[in-house]
Amino acid sequence: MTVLQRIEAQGCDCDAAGHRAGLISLEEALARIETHVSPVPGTGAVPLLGAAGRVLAEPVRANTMTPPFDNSAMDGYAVSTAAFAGDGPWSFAVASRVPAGTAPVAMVGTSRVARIFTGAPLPAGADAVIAQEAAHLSHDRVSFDRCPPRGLNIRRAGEDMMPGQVILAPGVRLGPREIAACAAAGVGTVAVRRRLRVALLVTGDEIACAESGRDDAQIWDVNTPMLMAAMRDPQVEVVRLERIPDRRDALMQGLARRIGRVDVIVTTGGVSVGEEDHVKPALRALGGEIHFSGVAMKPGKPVSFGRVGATPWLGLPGNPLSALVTWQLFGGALLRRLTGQTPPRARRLVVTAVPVRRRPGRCELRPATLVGCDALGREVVRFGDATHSARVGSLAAADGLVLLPADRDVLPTGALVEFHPFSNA
Ligand SMILES: Nc1nc2c(c(=O)[nH]1)N[C@H]1C(S)=C(S)[C@@H](COP(=O)(O)OP(=O)(O)OC[C@H]3O[C@@H](n4cnc5c(N)ncnc54)[C@H](O)[C@@H]3O)O[C@H]1N2
Ligand code: MOO
Repeated sequence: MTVLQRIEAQGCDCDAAGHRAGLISLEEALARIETHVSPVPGTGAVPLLGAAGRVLAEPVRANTMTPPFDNSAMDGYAVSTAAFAGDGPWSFAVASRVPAGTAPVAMVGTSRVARIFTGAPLPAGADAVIAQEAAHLSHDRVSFDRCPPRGLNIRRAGEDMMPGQVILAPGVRLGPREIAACAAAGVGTVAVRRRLRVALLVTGDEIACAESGRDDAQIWDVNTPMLMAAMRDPQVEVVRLERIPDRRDALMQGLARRIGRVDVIVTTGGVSVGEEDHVKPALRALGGEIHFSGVAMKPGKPVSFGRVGATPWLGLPGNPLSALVTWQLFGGALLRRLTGQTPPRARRLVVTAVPVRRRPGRCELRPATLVGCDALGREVVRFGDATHSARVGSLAAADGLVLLPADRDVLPTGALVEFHPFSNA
């Protein structure tokens, strides 16, 4: 018999139907970010060595053929297959030597072959390379038992890329694989989107940092160091980090100072419904607009998005896990949109390790750990039996977030669920 996990173990009551009113779906929230944000103007050329993590602004084309010349794929002997007439074995003079990085000096032909090394240019007349393991060497002669097929162990010029060929499209984020393609194509400089300027405003009278100590009713500030770490990205420059008290005037000043000076303002805390939650009132008082406030998700329900002046604003909830999850989902989508980055490819699906029973209505993003593969080779995840948005103690053991759909109350063992790996895990 299968035992289902208990419903919402020790959870809060913020799922109650009345509290769900006015929430939009995760998909709708992401679509609104897409609609209201455009890529920032401004590009620059950066050397390939400093391009990791940047987003391409223009296509990259191959400068040369890759490989640039026919070359050997093995250490061995460059031969002409036409020289293998009649029955073997066949014996030849080793007439020249071609290490990688040197130009061949002699042709190969009916009576002569060349000693050649992996990556070395093929001498004229050669149309195959026989690996040295298949050769019998005696003084300056070499013999072979088998006639090689034409093209054996040869990497042809241009077989990987041709000059002018588009190898990467604009919007691609440059990782090691993309940079490898640029390097192989002879591209030393790439045109990238400029870095995004981000202001991070952390609200809360109750937060204190470890360096300065805390009063009895204060808690340690988790969001500042956590989000600074999450925003550590070659495409992002946090130009302003500020802790702001829970006062509307202070928030208005903090927001107003950043309008038009940064590409995005991110706040944490103060976006829920209490009278101590001043971020949205401050934004409205500055003439800002709120595109959404409240998403049917857990954690992160109060997450909000809008603009102040023309500057996009993302309001992350104060609970640390909520802030991290909403930064990963909405912050990630916002940064991708602002940099014109192409959306991530296929969703990654994994299967649940145990059955789950939960209250439907909000989708849930639970920290989850990959624990191996099942008999069908599918990745299996394990996660806690409830979402606790203020807890981060065991977060380091998680590999990412598992998305439990809003409309599902029961998921059997082996249910397919979406997995979002932590980007800088
Ligand atoms: N009556 C209701 N109350 C709450 C609701 C609701 O729907 N109705 N939603 C709850 C949910 S869900 C969340 S999430 C929080 C979000 O609230 P805020 O975004 O306004 O955040 P705060 O109230 O400022 O803080 C919430 C929580 O997080 C702690 N916090 C804040 N900043 C930090 C920080 N930098 N480091 C560590 N911890 C932080 C703060 O002390 C609070 O405990 O609202 C619920 N309430
Ligand atoms: O459930 Mo809240 O949404 O604590 O983040």
